[in-house]
Amino acid sequence: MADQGHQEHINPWGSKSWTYLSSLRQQSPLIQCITNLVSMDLMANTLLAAGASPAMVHSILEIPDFTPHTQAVLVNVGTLTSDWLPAMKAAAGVANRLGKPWVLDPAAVGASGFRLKACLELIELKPSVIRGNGSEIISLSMASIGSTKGADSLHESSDAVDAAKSLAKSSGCIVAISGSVDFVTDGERVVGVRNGVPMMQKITASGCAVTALIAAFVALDPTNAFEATAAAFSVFGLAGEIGMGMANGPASLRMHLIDSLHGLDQDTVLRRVNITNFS
Ligand SMILES: Nc1ncnc2c1ncn2[C@@H]1O[C@H](COP(=O)(O)OP(=O)(O)O)[C@@H](O)[C@H]1O
Ligand SMILES: Cc1ncsc1CCOP(=O)(O)O
Ligand SMILES: [Mg+2]
Repeated sequence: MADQGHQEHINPWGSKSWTYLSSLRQQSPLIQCITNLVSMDLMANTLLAAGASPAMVHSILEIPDFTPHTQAVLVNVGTLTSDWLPAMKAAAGVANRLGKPWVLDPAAVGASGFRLKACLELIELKPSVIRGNGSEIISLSMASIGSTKGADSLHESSDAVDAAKSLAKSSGCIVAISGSVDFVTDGERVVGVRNGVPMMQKITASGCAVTALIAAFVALDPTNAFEATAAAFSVFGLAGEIGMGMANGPASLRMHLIDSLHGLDQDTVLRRVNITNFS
């Protein structure tokens, strides 16, 4: 324990991140995911490996019965159609009414006016956290489409920090940008998370999966979404770093990332979580 106290002194974020991960394993919150068709498998496996319980329930007919049983809701617009949007809004509405957190992933928001309008309407329903890549956060902040490469980013995450701060201030949400450095802001504070490996970009839906992990961490600590989000980025990135040591390419990284997330231990988290203030 003395050693742990020493580690806390060196790296308070390591200790926080371990608290989130170990609580997730103990509490196993139920996370409802209304997500794109590409991401369902990786997202569900990420949540299970980390210790949460995923459920891909997206019919509007099931939301009144099911959403009240969940601890958080994840909404991802990656393959949005007009019939899914009312279900997303209904689930966000139930979550709000019952005081549960919900998290928005504006995947490929710059792809069309339909998707942008949908995301802006969803933000009106007050997600706790919005997590996108650099291009997605810039599109949302400027409420503009066109500068897009679909689900991938045209921007470095650092290019989007000012946009993220502005979006956080205007929406009241925590805004999170993924990339080579992940950033988290409440509009005033900004932290940078330097865990992860570049090949994670070559696994489709790795961004979607980390947003679901954010929802799971926020479920444990809804009043502290800023810290929960930074910790989730770090834990996911750390699983990628460890997985990369065994991987030969994106497909085996996908497998080893999930295995590494499942096996992450306290000592590794305390030593390797890399979160710092950013100004
Ligand atoms: N260059 C990089 N170095 C380290 N980690 C990265 C890098 N690019 C992306 N990641 C990580 O990969 C995951 C997905 O991020 P990203 O590719 O930005 O999302 P999206 O798929 O939504 O575009 C995040 O956990 C992020 O931290
Ligand atoms: C390829 C693709 N097309 C629509 S959603 C999607 C998945 C994108 O996932 P991520 O943004 O997490 O890589
Ligand atoms: Mg991606």
